Amino acid sequence: MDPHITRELSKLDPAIPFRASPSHLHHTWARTFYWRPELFIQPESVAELQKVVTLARRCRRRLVTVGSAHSPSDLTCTSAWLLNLDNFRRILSLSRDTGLVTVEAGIRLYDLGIELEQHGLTLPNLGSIDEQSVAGVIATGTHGSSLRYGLLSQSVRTLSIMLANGQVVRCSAESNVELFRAALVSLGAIGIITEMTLQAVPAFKIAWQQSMQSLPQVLDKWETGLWSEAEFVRVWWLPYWKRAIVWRADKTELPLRAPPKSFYGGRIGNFVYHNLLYVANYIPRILPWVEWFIFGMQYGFRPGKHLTSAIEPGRTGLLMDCLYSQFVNEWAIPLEKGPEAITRLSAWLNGDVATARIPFSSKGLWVHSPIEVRVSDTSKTDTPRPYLDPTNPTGPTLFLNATLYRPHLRDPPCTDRYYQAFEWLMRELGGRPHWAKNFSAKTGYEEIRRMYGPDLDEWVRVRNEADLDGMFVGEWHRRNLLPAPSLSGDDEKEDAGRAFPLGEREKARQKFRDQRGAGDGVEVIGDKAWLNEVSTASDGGDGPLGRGRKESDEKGNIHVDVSQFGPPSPPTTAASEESFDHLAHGEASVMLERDNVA
Ligand SMILES: Cc1cc2nc3c(=O)[nH]c(=O)nc-3n(C[C@H](O)[C@H](O)[C@H](O)COP(=O)(O)OP(=O)(O)OC[C@H]3O[C@@H](n4cnc5c(N)ncnc54)[C@H](O)[C@@H]3O)c2cc1C
Ligand SMILES: O=C1O[C@H](CO)C(O)=C1O
Repeated sequence: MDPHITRELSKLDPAIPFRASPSHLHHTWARTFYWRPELFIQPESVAELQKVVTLARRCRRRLVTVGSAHSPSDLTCTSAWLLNLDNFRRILSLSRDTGLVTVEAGIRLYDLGIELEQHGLTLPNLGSIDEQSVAGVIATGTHGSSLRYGLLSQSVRTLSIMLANGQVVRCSAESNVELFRAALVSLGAIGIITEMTLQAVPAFKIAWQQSMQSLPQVLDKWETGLWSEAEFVRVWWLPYWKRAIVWRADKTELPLRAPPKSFYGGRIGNFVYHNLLYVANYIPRILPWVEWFIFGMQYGFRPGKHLTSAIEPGRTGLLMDCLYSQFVNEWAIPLEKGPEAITRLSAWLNGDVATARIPFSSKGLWVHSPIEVRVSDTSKTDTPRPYLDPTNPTGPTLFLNATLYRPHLRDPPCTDRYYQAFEWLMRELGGRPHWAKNFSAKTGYEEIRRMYGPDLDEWVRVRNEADLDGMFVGEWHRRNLLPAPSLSGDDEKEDAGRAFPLGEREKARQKFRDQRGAGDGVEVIGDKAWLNEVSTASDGGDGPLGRGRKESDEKGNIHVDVSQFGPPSPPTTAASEESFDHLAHGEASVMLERDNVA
């Protein structure tokens, strides 16, 4: 371990463990991104978490919290310290009567689901999987598919979040509402969510059924019951075959009935599909045939003929098999734009330029199935709206998810052009990207600002007040959410675009090869700015800002004085307490360690 860390660690209470390992390699579930944090830390208590935050501040390190790394983007990549709460996952209280359950934030959805089930409870809505941590699900605006629900974060009643000064602040619809709205979709940039209270509902079973229909049939029913005839509905669109699988489910009291075996759920089908996708990476024009063959084997070759159904607990029945590593590019648009979106994208993929009206060529481009079509409705909920909620605030939302598999971890050849055209159409139809997914790096702050307007400004303001030095800021946040630093003398701009002495910049990317030398994953390498800062701190040399004088105080905190470079500089750690004071005034906020407020 870096001697500076060891030195600072020795100044903190040795009775509180610091469970950190060096030489750690992390990757997203899809193995799209890899990174090597300086330390991988798995705390087991609030006191341990606080120790990490104190140490990170003193050692000038960025902190990234990662859940199950199911976000397929570079959102959680870091060369600094990676924090994981897999061992901070207890159920703290649970009431059968009210359905309220309070959990530590690292708990995975499947563990929570099993525990709730033992008490006759369940979560009201789920996405395609339940591997994620509850905090991760909330932080990215994860959704399921039902017009009767909004985002999964709709169930959150109270959140506790540890800010950059080590203070835990509780927020809810009743107290610290601005922090609550920012922290609900926080993208890890506000602080470390430590606890949350969720509203569970009585456990239920669902009776689901699915069948293949022609695309025109599906579009005809768009406004006449497709989405409202059942409580949960999702559609898988097969763009070349011009068909769609419609899956629908309602609650039931009938006895459980296991689902039938599926073709690609079995060993042979799974192997065949995976390898056909792999071959298609080299001969992409076979993809329409692959779509026909695989989905015909899975759901039958004639529309409407083959109906599959089952009765399962909601906890497992709402999930699905997500198969292989994949890129996912998912956007939220108003539901009423759905038929236009699908008709134009379908035309583009099938070479009908006039109907598509998309200014990119689709010549020689072939894509994977299915394109996922899902819905939610956040317009009717009475809980505070997250500032960064991508859904339609005034009516139902359609989520279109352009999935591209990465067979044997190899990227398909069409990715850039497909996503360029797809995103262009989504923007034209008033869309906003799902935060966790693989939207283009070109989207960037300016465009996101146009999409979110003052809601983004508010999120940035709350974020900056809670984390003055940018302990939770990385390249992904700068790219998408934070205005570029401005030294124009305009105070507001200066404040919003602060330089973030602890924030991490990306330095390089390189191809990552697994042990067999295969795979197209990318390794992301951060700037390790602290090396520069710590080695020069004592002689007043240049730090991560590339300018200014630094001083260490008696507690080892380093203060960067940039005041000679234009307008008043953002205060560093020493001033933090004042600035988030108003956030910390909630009735239930807890001061856990005075020591770490310098
Ligand atoms: C196969 C698959 C299926 C999926 N299905 C769906 C779906 O149906 N619907 C949908 O909307 N999305 C879906 N997703 C996306 C997924 O739900 C999100 O990416 C989710 O964020 C993953 O949770 P996680 O625990 O892995 O979080 P991570 O990916 O590890 O982290 C996500 C964000 O949460 C932050 N975070 C994590 N823990 C904390 C904490 N304690 N405090 C503060 N910040 C924290 C991280 O810093 C990061 O910003 C799917 C992804 C995959 C790979
Ligand atoms: O990100 C996601 O992956 C699956 C599709 O395979 C899904 O439903 C998401 O959302």
